[in-house]
Amino acid sequence: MPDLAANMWRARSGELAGTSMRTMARRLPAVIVRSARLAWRAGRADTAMTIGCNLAAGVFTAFGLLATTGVLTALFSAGPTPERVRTALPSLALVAGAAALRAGLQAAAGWAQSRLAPKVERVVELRLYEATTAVELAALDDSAFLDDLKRAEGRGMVAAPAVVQQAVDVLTGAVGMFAAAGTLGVLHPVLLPLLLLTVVPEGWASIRTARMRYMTELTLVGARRRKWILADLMADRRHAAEIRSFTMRGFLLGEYDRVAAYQRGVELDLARRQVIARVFGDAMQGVATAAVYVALGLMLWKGAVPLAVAGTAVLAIRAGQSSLVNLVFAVNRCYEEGLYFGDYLEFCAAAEKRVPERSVAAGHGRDGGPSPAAVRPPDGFGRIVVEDVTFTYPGADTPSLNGVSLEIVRGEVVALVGENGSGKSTLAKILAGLYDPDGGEVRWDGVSLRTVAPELLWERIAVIAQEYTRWPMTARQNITMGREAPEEALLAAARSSGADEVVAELARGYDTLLDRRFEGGAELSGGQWQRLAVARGFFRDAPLLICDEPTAALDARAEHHLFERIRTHADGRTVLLITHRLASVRHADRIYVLEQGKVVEEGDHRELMALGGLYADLYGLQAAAYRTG
Ligand SMILES: Nc1ncnc2c1ncn2[C@@H]1O[C@H](COP(=O)(O)OP(=O)(O)OP(=O)(O)O)[C@@H](O)[C@H]1O
Repeated sequence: MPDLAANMWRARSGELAGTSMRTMARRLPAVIVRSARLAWRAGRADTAMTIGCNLAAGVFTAFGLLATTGVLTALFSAGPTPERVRTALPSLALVAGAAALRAGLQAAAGWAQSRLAPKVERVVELRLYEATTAVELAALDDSAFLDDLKRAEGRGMVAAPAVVQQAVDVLTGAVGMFAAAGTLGVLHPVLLPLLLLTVVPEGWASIRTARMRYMTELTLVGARRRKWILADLMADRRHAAEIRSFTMRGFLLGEYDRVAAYQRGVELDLARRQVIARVFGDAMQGVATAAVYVALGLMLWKGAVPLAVAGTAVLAIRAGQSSLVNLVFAVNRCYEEGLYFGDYLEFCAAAEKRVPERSVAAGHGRDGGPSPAAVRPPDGFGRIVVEDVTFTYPGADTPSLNGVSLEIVRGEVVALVGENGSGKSTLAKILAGLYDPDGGEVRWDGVSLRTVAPELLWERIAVIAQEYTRWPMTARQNITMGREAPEEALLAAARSSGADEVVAELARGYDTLLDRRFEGGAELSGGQWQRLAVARGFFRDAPLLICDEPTAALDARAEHHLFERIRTHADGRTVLLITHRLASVRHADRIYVLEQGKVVEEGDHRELMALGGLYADLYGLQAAAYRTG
């Protein structure tokens, strides 16, 4: 089976496979403390109630068991039966009362625990998504960071409520076990080790089968991932047309079946080995239990314990046994989930470190504002200066920008042109405050962008990105992006971009959902989507508008109209335009030509044509293509 090199959980699975009881015991307290802290933050009252009720239920279990001795003593004493029953009644009432109270407390604990679980989920999800939406953009270009994110978001986040649940189960098991053990200790000191004896085989079997499962998970990681990918390919509408036109159905189904068969084989083998371990464990437990009853019988025979005490001991051993088995199981699971939860916690801590100090999201400022150390960017600007900027993407060998300097003056249309991969989009992202340059800086009227809170800068910039998102929301939301503004502003932006024509054809106008996966959702063409993306940029009404290939999908008329709109939009505002349609940059106030991350030419159209360099070459090629037509 080819491995898809997706050993996301290999580190953890390896650790689990090699875990001994001692390691588990050593690390478990830390896991429990972490989960208790999480539960406490999620819901104090529910956490306190879960723990309190469980402890109290344990006390009543012990109390009920001890009261049973009273019942049995009365019943086994000499005298007429009605008399014995009457003597047993007060103890019987105590047993019944303790059982009722215990059941009530356990129900209350269960209720508190069910209320706690969604709260824990909410706290955990919010923390992760607060971090992922605030980290510097470069973090999301870092493959190690992305791997950690996937692990934390997938297995790690699921583990959080599970670890809390298991920690409570550990507590419940421990309380039940102590109640039974305490009772046995009171009844006779030899009974306590006997209880432990019966539980060893069961504990062994449950740890052994759990470990087998981890090992199987390890071997199945690649196959599972392959199956997910195939399932996504076969069930997602984005791929549906191509599956049909390239008649890929048989191939994909065959691949899926092959992986599924492999997985089934591995899982059946696991089930077989688990059953063997379990049967062996159960048999050993049977032997141990028989030994305990023989020992109890001997003690009874020798007069070491009275009959009533032996009867209670049998009940206590049974109760203790089930608590201990639950305890061992919960410890095992708590430890396992704790490891995955550890992944989540480590990721969140690492991600929070990658939230820029000066950003509002870092939460250092008062009243939800930016950190006191951050500078406010100027509301408008007279001049943006890019000075000797160098930038290399995380993990890349060569810089995407290498000593770029340029200037953008308020009210101008400035164009960036250059061949694919020359660094235009990267420069636009640095100008938009999305990446910090590795060297050099960008200044707005002398204020370095390295010192400003990015959120305040983003408020002053509108970006029409090359790869914009087709938000699965309504047409209105696709333009306003969650901002409140008068309807007139929305309509004006839509008119400028030509999005109004798109919306006019939608069944529910601006309130039409733009996602076919939902009922009533509409499907737009590539160019129609692009008009919405452009409207988004206009709607923001910022002093700087950055347009990265805004017309790639537009028809000739829409393109012409848009470039005219961009020129008029510039009135008082500033536009940075990136495009391969060189006819459209003829009217730009200034054009910068990039090649391999460097500015190689600058000037207006006439100057660059006169220079006879790269720009003149590219322009000549495009113009010739039209002329020969
Ligand atoms: N997220 C990224 N991680 C690593 N390298 C990247 C990333 N984005 C771009 N690059 C690299 O940086 C270089 C410049 O890319 P950029 O997108 O800025 O070029 P461009 O001039 O806008 O190209 P195009 O005309 O094709 O849009 C390219 O070599 C590209 O491979």
